[in-house]
Amino acid sequence: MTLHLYDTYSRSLRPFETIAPGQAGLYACGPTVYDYAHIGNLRTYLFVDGLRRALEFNGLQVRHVMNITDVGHLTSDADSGDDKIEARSARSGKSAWDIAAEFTRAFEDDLHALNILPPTVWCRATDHIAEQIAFILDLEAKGYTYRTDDGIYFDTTRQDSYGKLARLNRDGLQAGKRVDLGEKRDICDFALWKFSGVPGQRQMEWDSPWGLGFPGWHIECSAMAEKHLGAYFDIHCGGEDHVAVHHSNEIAQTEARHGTRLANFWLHGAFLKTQDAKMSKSSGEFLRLQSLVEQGVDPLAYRYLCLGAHYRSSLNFTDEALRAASSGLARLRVSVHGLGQADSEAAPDLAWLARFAAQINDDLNFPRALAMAWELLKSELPDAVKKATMARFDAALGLDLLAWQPAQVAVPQPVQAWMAERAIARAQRQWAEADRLRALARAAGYDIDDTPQGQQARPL
Ligand SMILES: Nc1ncnc2c1ncn2[C@@H]1O[C@H](COP(=O)(O)OP(=O)(O)OP(=O)(O)O)[C@@H](O)[C@H]1O
Ligand SMILES: [Zn+2]
Repeated sequence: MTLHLYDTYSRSLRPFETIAPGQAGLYACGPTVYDYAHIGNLRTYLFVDGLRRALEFNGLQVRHVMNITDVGHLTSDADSGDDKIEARSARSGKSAWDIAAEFTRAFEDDLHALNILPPTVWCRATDHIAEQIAFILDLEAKGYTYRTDDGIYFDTTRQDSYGKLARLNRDGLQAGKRVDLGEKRDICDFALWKFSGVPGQRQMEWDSPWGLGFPGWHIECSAMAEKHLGAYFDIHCGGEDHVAVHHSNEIAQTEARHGTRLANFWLHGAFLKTQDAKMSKSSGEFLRLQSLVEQGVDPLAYRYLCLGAHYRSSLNFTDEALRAASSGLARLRVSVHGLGQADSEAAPDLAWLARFAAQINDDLNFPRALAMAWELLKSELPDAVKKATMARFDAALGLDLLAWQPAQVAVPQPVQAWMAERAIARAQRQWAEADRLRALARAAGYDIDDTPQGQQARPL
């Protein structure tokens, strides 16, 4: 089965064909680095990584571009409010540049911990100001812009196709309009360039043909995608919240400049929720990957959890689901390890590979692909063939299964600390305290055995 992907633009499952033979250009909207990523954001990047791995599994060479939004993302999608990074700077006393650098680094660490392949190109919005200005100048020359007191805006009424991605009902929007538009002519119009306002008030600002200011969030992606992938490329993706505004505006800009469609395929990942509500950075209530690690959870257990839900279905995060994923991953690692040394002579089983490919090629059905890894283990194939086949599966699953060694089972630091405290509690015959510490370790997915050699941690 050839790769089929669900394209949001056409609302249909389409066979994937590359624009250039053998190569796929992939653009994923990156994070706004004013805070740590939460595990919801990371679910989206795990989905993008699964997509990239599926393309590579199909023998394609992928040019994966990801941006870092380090300027211009305002607290309101209606182009009002503060720049999120400048606002964080004002709250924390650190410079806007330091804030962006600090959270970019933390984001890269998260991707690494989740075994997400680094993009071919990382690009920062602040490194592409000239490209964004050139883009806006071109839009201006083509008659798509107007000026207000606070910036240069894109005139969406010039485009009949505006909002097609989101199936936007313009008439309905106008009728229901209650917001104060200010000088904006239409509710859908959006800022391309914002003026700085009071001089010296902002840290990130640049000279431009329109005066001192900074770019809007949407122009960043159109300009960087064009620079690194060309005006029309294979796949553009992000979280589902980008459909209505951000991606609709990216399409509007590129179509206005080039008359092309920006991307052949549009893919969107569904939200991670907690108690049925979207996990959200701006609400301030969110869970970081690092917080899970501090509770003794292996980051790849979160990857395993995400693999169990299709990217277009929302996923409700619970402690119970995470515990089940931790235990599933631990059992899978032990089983794969039990197959013995990888044998360079053994070839993967082609029939199993074809069955596995059929799952990921069915719009990235990773839940079924993961189930197939378990089925492979139970099959009648010789162990060496299972191992060689599993290595190929894992190139797509990204669980780093073959690298795992029991001797190196890094018992997570908090579990080690509980074990150390428990050794003291036992020596002092404080059995209740020893049991309490063991319960903590169990909740983190590890049991503690008391052996003649001392305590040993074992994944549950
Ligand atoms: N709860 C979630 N589940 C899955 N993906 C999400 C979730 N929240 C945001 N995303 C996605 O994470 C990516 C990075 O988003 P970004 O850093 O811009 O977050 P944000 O919009 O500032 O955060 P938030 O929406 O949490 O306030 C985007 O692709 C976005 O669609
Ligand atoms: Zn974007």
